[in-house]
Parts: sequence; structure tokens; C-alpha cells
Amino acid sequence: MALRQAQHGALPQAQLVAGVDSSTQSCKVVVRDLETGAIVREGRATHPAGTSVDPEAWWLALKAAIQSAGGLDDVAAIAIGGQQHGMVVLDESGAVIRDALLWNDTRSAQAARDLIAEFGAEELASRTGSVPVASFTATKLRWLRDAEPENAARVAAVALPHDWLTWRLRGFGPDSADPNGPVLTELVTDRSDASGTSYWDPATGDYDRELLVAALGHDAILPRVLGPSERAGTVADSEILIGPGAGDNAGAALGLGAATGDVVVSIGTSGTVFAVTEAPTTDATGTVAGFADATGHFLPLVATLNAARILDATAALLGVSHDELGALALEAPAGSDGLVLQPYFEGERTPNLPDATATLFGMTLATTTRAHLARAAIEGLLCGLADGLAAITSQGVEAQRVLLIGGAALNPAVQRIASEVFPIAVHVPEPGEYVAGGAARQAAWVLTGELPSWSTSVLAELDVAYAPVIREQYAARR
Ligand SMILES: Nc1ncnc2c1ncn2[C@@H]1O[C@H](COP(=O)(O)OP(=O)(O)O)[C@@H](O)[C@H]1O
Ligand SMILES: O=C(CO)[C@@H](O)[C@H](O)COP(=O)(O)O
Repeated sequence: MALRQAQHGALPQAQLVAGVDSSTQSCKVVVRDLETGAIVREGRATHPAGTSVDPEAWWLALKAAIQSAGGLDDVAAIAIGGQQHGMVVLDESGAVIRDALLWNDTRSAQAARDLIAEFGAEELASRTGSVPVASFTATKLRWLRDAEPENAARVAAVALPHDWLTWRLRGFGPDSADPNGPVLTELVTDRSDASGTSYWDPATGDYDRELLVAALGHDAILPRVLGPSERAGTVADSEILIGPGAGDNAGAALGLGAATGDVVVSIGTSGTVFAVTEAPTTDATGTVAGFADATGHFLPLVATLNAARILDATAALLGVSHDELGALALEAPAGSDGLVLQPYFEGERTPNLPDATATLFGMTLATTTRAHLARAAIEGLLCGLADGLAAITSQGVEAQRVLLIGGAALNPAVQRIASEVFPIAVHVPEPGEYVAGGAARQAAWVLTGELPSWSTSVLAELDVAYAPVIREQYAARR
């Protein structure tokens, strides 16, 4: 494997660790100093667009991102964070049967409704922490059973994106030189990503095989769930340790060092609102997913399908850059004089409206301006996340401040309008890849046996400028 130039027996100085974020749109790699956590090198590579992707594209992007980050020669440990829920189905040879359906693919919405009808929302929330929606792996397996029965029959193992990449990085796969063949039983995962499948119980730490069989139609090999700092193995042909990895949001919480009172709001391809809690949650309404985190605790989370790409689309429509979009938005008043964008461009996960489309309300000659549209787009994005924050706190979660991260959080106008939409303080950490950074922190934990207390600095602390009119107008359009 060309990830590591030949070393004449020299072992890497155990000074550096690496973390990966294999997310929806791209793969990011960060190399951090073991002692201080400082970023030493970074790399990235893009992923194909779409909600159904050949996992091989993630593997090629991971190798490219590692190379662009300077390789792994001097790295002592690595861990992979990744987009949650993706359905990677493998046959007995270890080959990928079909493209992976991603978290943002909504074709399994009916399958989700069928599973809920068969088991009941309360029962599913009690057994798995969550009520499944189209994003969750189990619904995708049920779709596969119903829509592609021949492919479903060939499924020998089911993995998540980060599980499969960890397995490949260890040298396993259909072309594995291992005399035992692809060794599907070497697949591993972690608590946080397992908790997004809808066939694993965060409270007990066990798979719920009845739910897997109900979804797929038969049993299959599932990745072994490792503890938060358990070694998954080593990078092929090296002594570089690999950690269990994590779902991306749990990775971000680890990267931020999110503590009680912190609620993370991430504005990437997905919009997510989540916190670290000591106790699991089981929201039978389906709004809050009762996930596990990457430290042995829990991660109640609300996710939206529409997030940063609302602003991408609006900027493209207006023919402006992200910064110009932000400047335009700040020319309009809070509430955009009544112009409200309900941004369900790709359907929506929360609220669970997989077939919805976006709608612009309140258009008048006075509000149909570039500035009003720019502000309505940012306000619509943030109102969906503010509804998520309200749902999280309704589960008894303490919320003292919002930590605003993700690509769109880099925009000053998003930061400013967030302080108007959220009723609590908004802090913006230094820009960074917090998912990959959290994976690197996990790698350090695996290497040394201790979770390092690397510091995270805050770029901006926005004064609370809460403008109730924004959310009142948005709520009135439900
Ligand atoms: N300054 C900005 N303003 C608004 N959106 C931005 C800005 N910079 C990046 N983005 C958007 O953020 C998204 C990427 O964010 P990221 O958190 O890396 O996504 P993911 O991890 O889901 O792949 C893209 O849609 C990109 O266009
Ligand atoms: O579905 C969820 C969480 O439940 C998403 O958060 C995915 O994990 C994708 O994340 P990004 O690509 O937006 O980082």
C-alpha cells in the first residue's frame, strides 16, 4: 500500500497522530502533534455528488487526502470519522454489492414507515434510542429487501462508511492477500456509529438482531463494536495503530471537547444539533435521535437534510460568493420584512417530510430583493436548527451556549444571524476540521491510553441579539 514510503526499519517517532473525516462532500485528513494537539499538516479530497455512492470513491479519496496531508510515515496512530448511516453491503467475498445509500437518500422513507408500523415508534425508540427515518441504515436495508431482493440475498455483511474504510486501511477487502480471504469478521465499528443503524441499543451496547433480520430479511455479519479507545488494528504493512473511529458528529464533539451545557450546531452538508449527556435518550416522537457519543456517553441529536447547501443554492441563484451573500443578508432587517424561506430543497428529515420541497413565503414588491432573499435563506437554515435546539432541551439537556461549526459557520453573516435566532450565547470555535480533529484525539487516546486534553480556542463570542420575530414568522408558516 503506497500510503507509507519505505522506512528502513525506522519506527515513526510517536509524536504525531492523524484523524480523518470522510463526510458527504469530501474527505479531510489532519495530522496533529501528540503533545499539544496542534495541527501539523492537513489534506483533503472531494467525494462524488449524489446520495448513492460507490464506496471505492471514498477509498480513493482517503488515499488522496492522506497523500496530500504528507502521508503517514511519521504518524503513530490514526482514526477515521465518517458520515453516519451509509449502507455498505458486502458479499461473502468482501466485494461491495451495490452503491452505498447515504444518510441523505430518501428512497427508504416508506421502508421507515413500514418498520414503524410493524414495531411501533415507542418500541423502536426504546430498543434503539431512535425512531427510524429514511436516513437510518435499517430503513435502507428494508428498501434493499423490497426493491432489490437479489442484492439483499447476497448480503453477507453490512458496514457503515467509517467501518468499511477502517477495514480497507487495515488491508482487508476482496483483493486481500490474507489467506483467510476477505475476513468479514474483521469489520469493526464504534458505539456512536452503531447507534445510527436502528439495530443497535445504546443503553445495552448490543445489536438487536431481530430488528436487523426484520429489515434485511436475514441475518448478516455486523462489525464488532469497539470501546472508545480500543485498538482496531494497524494500517496495512505498518505499525501505525488504528482506533475504532466514530460517526462524524460524535467525532466533532470529541474534537471540540464538548462539555455539559454545550450544544454543538454544525452547518455542513447536514445540519445537526447535538450535546453530550451522561444518560441515553429515547424520544418516541422521532425528533431527537438517541445516539451514543465517542467517549462512552450519549449524544442526543437532531439532524436536518438541508443546511449549507441552502446557502450554496441561494448564492448560485444570486450569482454571488458566500461572502457576498452574507453581506447582502446583513443589508436586510431581522425577519427580512416577512420574507420566509422554508428550505426543504431535498425533502426534510426533521421535520420528517421526505417528499417536501422548498417554499418562499411573504413575497411582496418590497421584500423581493436580493438582500431579503439572502437573509431569508440564512434565517430559514438557522430556524430549522433552532427548532432542533428546542427539541434537544425538551429532552432535559442543559444548554448554556451554542458551539457553531461546519463549513457555513465560517460565514460572518451566519454567525451574526445565529445570535439573533438562538436564544443563548453563540460561540464560534477557531475554524477547523473538528470531526477529523476529534478522530485524531481518539487516535492519541488509543496510542497512549489517555484522552489528551488539547485546548480549543474560540474565534468569536457573539452577544445574544435574540430577535423573536425571526422564529415567530418561521413557525407561522409550518
Ligand atoms: N463561507 C461560507 N459560507 C457559507 N457556506 C460555506 C462557506 N464555506 C463553505 N461553505 C459550505 O460548507 C459546506 C461544506 O461544509 P463541511 O462542514 O465541510 O461539509 P461536510 O462535512 O458535510 O462535507 C459546503 O456546502 C460549502 O459550500
Ligand atoms: O445523518 C447525519 C447524522 O444523523 C449526518 O450528520 C451525516 O452524518 C452526514 O454528515 P455531514 O456530511 O454533513 O458531516
